[in-house]
Formats: sequence, C-alpha cells, structure tokens
Amino acid sequence: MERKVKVAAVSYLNTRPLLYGFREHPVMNMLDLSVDYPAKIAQQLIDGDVDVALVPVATIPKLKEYHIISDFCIGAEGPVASVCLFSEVPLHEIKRIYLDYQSRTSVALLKVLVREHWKLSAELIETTGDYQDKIKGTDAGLVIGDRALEQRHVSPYIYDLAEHWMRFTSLPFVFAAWISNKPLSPEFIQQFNHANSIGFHNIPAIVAENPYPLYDLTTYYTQNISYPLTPSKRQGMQRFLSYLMQ
Ligand SMILES: C=C(O[C@@H]1C=C(C(=O)O)C=C[C@H]1O)C(=O)O
Repeated sequence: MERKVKVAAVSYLNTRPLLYGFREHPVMNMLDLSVDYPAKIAQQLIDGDVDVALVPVATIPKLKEYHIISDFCIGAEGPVASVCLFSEVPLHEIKRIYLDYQSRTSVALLKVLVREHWKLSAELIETTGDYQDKIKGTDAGLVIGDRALEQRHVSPYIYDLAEHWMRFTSLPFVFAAWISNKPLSPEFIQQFNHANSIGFHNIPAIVAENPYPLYDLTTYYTQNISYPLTPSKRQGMQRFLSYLMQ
C-alpha cells in the first residue's frame, strides 16, 4: 500500500468547517491528519515533515516547490474578526507593536500596512510566548485566531487587518491555503477537495458542536472568514506576495 499523505491543519476554530467533512470520509484512508498553530505548520511543510498543510501564504516564498491543491482557503472579503491590531490608544499614538509568534501571514501583512498604508513608525517586537497582557498604554499587539476573538472583549481599539487590506488594495485577502510541497495524485486531490466542501452545507451543525460564548460563530463562518479560493482571492494573494518579494 502507498504511504499515507501527511496533512497538517490550523488548530483554530476557523478551520472547523474545512475539517468537518473529513470524519468518516474515504480520504481518511489516504492521509494522516495533525493540527497545530500556523507558524508551526509552516515550519513542518518547509522541513518536509508533512506533505500538505493549511499554511500561511507568507510561507510560499520559502518553499522550494509548492502546489496549491485545493479550492478552499482561510480568506476574507471584508473584516475577518480574528486578525487584528489591538490597542488602548488610536493607531497614530501607538509606539510599539507586539507581533504574534503563532502567525506568519498576519505578521507580514501588518508590516505591509504599517509601512505602506498607515505609515506608522512604531517599533515592532517579536514574541515567543504569551504577550497579550503587555497590550497596554501605547503598546499595541497583533493577535490572531481564537485568542483574537478573546482579545476583542479586552481592547478598546481594534484594527481589523483584512478590512484595512481591502481599503488599501480593494482586493480580498488569503491568510492560509492548502499547499503541498510535492505533486499529489489527482484522485487524492479530488477526494481532499470533496472532504473540504462538506462543512459548508453543515454550518449549523458545526456551530452547535462548538459552543463558543465569545463570538457568534455563524457570523464568523459565513460573514468573516471566506473559504472559497476565488480568482479575486488569488489576485489578492499575488498582490500580497509581490509586497513580500520587495
Ligand atoms: C484568519 C486567520 O488566519 C490565520 C492566520 C495565519 C497567519 O497569520 O499566519 C495563518 C493561518 C490562518 O488560520 C486567523 O487565524 O484568525
């Protein structure tokens, strides 16, 4: 029997609709699935520890070989809600910004917005562990994923990065896409895509099995995160990658 395809996905709530259909799907006989936070997954795909991953798109320039294997992604066509710059003061009073160690794409996006759109001179600070309690006074923080949905209840100023990218470029944004570091069989890709698509017809069931008091997950899954990897999202992704190559 052929070796199983190693697949890594993001462990946040936003990935639940993509993974919902994998349970009991025949494609599970062809793969081993693991989950982790985005920066970890990026490293696993770069190192070849996995074959396919829902990787931050900012990882693409670091891959020797890459194939976008699916019609689904973690994207947004307006406010995404879970990737934000959080602050106690307005944007232009921010002196320092803590960056999220779990992120690759959003950190790169924040840098593009700081430099090209907001034109801020704030100092950017890398983090390696919890830092949200440092978001105080003129120290702001970029937070992604479920922790961002929590931080929405803490910080008075919330700058949504997908919304600001759209204001800047008039294009949607792609945070993560299913990417392989080697060619995979058309049969696998077809089954994989099918498994990804099942959740979209079952959003009420997914919301019901993930009780989450901090944010309305129906809104999150249907109005914030936009999953289809459309031509305009690909265009947004190319524009973003062109900033990373500069
Ligand atoms: C929208 C999100 O997108 C995530 C952001 C990523 C990043 O910044 O590298 C990577 C994967 C996505 O799951 C989120 O997690 O809130």
